[in-house]
Amino acid sequence: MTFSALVLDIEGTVCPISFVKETLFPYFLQKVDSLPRSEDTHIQSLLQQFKTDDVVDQIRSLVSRDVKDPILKELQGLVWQHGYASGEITAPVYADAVDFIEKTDKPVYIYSSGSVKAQKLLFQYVKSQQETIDLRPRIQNYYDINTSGIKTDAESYVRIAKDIGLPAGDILFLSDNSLELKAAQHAGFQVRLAIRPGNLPVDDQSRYSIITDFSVL
Ligand SMILES: CSCCC(=O)C(=O)COP(=O)(O)O
Ligand SMILES: [Mg+2]
Repeated sequence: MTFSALVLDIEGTVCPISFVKETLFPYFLQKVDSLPRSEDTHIQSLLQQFKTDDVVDQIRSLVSRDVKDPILKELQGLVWQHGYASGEITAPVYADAVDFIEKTDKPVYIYSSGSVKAQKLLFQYVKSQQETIDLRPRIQNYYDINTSGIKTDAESYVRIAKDIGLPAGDILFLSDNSLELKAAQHAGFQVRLAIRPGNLPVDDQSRYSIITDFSVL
């Protein structure tokens, strides 16, 4: 398999699902009650976009159902910023993914439902044995559901290939979600299914070439 660029999913592909569900989401939920009192104008303008009086309840409900809502995702990035900056949160990117991102000569792009801000934070504060590692200089660009559309829509991948400036067939997309792979494949991308510890079983996994470790790339 030859490719000229990679697009990587985050949750379940470069870091464990448990990091998102057991660290990031609970951190956000701890702060939700205080958001209506925030003096941050960006937070206030996002809260207004929910168009409800029960904004805290609505946000809690979206988080509990893991709804990939673009306003929620923007808000989460703003809240997680404080957790990363204070050292409460560091991102457990898989060692093989860190190694690959640090060493590859192919351009690496990220496409996640998490906001671009949240993505940049995650790659800025990668857990390591000593301090944290900042992988941002190794990442060419970031795409999210606001910039590019939802991840299960083939059109989103067409937009991303256009932005990257390569034919879709020259780009390899890695994800743990077969619906995302199906959409990317439909747009002409090469795809591989990431199977990582803690990921849920994938029904149609036999349709895809599997990757369990980035060292094979
Ligand atoms: C950018 S880290 C936050 C992860 C997140 O909120 C999320 O919804 C993960 O979705 P993904 O598309 O990376 O599986
Ligand atoms: Mg994923």
